Amino acid sequence: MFPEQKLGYTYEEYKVTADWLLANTEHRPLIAIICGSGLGGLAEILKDQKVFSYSDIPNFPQSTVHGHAGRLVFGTLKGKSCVCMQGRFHLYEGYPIWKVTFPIRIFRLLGVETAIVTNAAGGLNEDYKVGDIMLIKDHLNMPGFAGNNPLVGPNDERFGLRFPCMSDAYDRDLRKLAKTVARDLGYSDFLKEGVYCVLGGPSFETIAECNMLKRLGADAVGMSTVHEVIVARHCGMRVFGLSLITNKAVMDYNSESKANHEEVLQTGRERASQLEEMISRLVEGIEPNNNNVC
Ligand SMILES: O=P(O)(O)O[C@@H]1C[C@H](O)[C@@H](CO)O1
Ligand SMILES: Nc1nc2[nH]cnc2c(=O)[nH]1
Repeated sequence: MFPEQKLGYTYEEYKVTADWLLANTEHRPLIAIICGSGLGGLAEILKDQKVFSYSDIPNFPQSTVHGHAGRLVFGTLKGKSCVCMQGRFHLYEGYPIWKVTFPIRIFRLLGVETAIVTNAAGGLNEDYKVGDIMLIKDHLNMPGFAGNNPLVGPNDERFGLRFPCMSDAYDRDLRKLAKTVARDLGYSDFLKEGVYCVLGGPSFETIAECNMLKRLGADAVGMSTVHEVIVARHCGMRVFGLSLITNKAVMDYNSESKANHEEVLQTGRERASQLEEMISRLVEGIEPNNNNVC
């Protein structure tokens, strides 16, 4: 006999974590920001901070990747209450997918309406340059094709529907707002909009894989975000996603380039201030949704 495999957290387990956070901070965030690799500096722009180490929060997984500090930062940005993950969880760290997405349902129980998800990604589209910011308009969920979807397992109707729609995952109005913000800031030259493809990692892609993904319609490739977006949409949050193109995917057998995590972190450092400015202005323009399920 095989031991029964745990397929996820119970509603009560999510509640324990959410109630602990509500008891330990007065912040009541409506917006959650998830920082991608090397983008943890985004959290520093929050004012009146209350910071928790993931290791101090009941049930919270731990960050194991360089560039993901493992801190949950509550605070205000442009007068709006926010919570920011300085460090996310990835499948390649060995976490089951329901642990990777655990914080999203916690945010929902805290009252969060809008999720801003960021990541570092490799550019597949040949028009993309290192340092470009790509607004995510859609995704390709490769682990999902193989059955690894965060909603696998019993569905809890208190969070959402058994079969949630994903054709409108990335909110059109928020993308429009981001384009206006980027234009006002003079960022149009490095602003793109495209399709993000998630793979399991941790190995970077082969040349053949990059060429395949490009033909399938992906503009950028990474190892995160999509699982979080699926869970956020399932529980009715609006989602805005962006990828920082930290490296160009290697598509050519004559190329000497090699993807590496240090380059990813370095590009994050170089674009940090523009990303901070853009996210601040975006948050400023986000209207409350009055907790309506989208
Ligand atoms: O958390 P994100 O998706 O930003 O991190 C990307 C994918 C890998 O974790 C890492 C590779 O450098 O960056
Ligand atoms: N899978 C993948 N993830 C990344 N994260 C940052 N760059 C890359 C990349 O080239 N490929």
